[in-house]
Amino acid sequence: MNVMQQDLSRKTHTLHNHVHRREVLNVCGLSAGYGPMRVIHDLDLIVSSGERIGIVGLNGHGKSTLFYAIAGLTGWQRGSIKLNGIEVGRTRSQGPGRYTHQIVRAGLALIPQGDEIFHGLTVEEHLDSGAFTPRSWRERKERKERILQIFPPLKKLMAVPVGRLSGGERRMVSIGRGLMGEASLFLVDEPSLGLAPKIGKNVIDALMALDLGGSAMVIAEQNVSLLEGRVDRIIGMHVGKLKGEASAALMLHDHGEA
Ligand SMILES: Nc1ncnc2c1ncn2[C@@H]1O[C@H](COP(=O)(O)OP(=O)(O)OP(=O)(O)O)[C@@H](O)[C@H]1O
Repeated sequence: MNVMQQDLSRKTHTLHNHVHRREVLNVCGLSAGYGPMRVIHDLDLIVSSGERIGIVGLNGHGKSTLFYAIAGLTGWQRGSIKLNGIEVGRTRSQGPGRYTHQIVRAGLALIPQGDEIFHGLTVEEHLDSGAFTPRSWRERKERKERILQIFPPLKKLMAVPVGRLSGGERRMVSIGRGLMGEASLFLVDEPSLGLAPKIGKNVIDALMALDLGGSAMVIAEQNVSLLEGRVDRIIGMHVGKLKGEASAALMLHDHGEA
């Protein structure tokens, strides 16, 4: 193959991939907040299948609120949010959480900040609780094996109540549970937060190693250096707006903090 043929073949390959990429999330003109406060301002975001995207921004600039808005959990919202082509946004006035079950059925898995876990349940019970659709329940054994492949430290802890685990192990359980279902969009909120740097990095490494298949993942992080060069795109978030690729200033700031 000569250079021109190679180039053409590469282009065709890229085009081929492009054609088969499905739009998992399409957010258009989204504003959202709580009571009189508007946190998200007229925001647009498209995420395609197979993509891993980082959203970086400092504390309080609206990363979690964006995730909550997609999950239908903010006080109010306006604008369009399409999940796998299904409109799950629009104006909502009947209270946060009212449509969240439908959004989850449309393919969303929200892995919230901190560890949403039940201290008395074992690791295995937590993972099983993530397999809440009939299909994922049938396949729960294989699904658990997949989680244990990305989080090997959990293997010997399956029968241990999570209240006895370390912070890093709990984070693995919390993320693992989110990955047990059949979601096509995973929103992972600050997976490294509160963990020792090495443990935080291990958790991020596991998320990077995960085979997404046709699904997509958006990871919110304050520490841009954990995601740099490892995700398909990094988008900066500043006072409720997305700023294209993360700005150099933001990166420098985060590097300085790390
Ligand atoms: N449930 C809520 N009710 C009222 N205000 C809220 C609520 N949750 C967040 N806020 C406010 O919305 C703004 C954005 O917070 P948000 O948590 O979305 O930011 P963030 O970028 O995710 O930062 P963090 O890393 O702290 O989560 C903040 O001013 C915060 O005080």
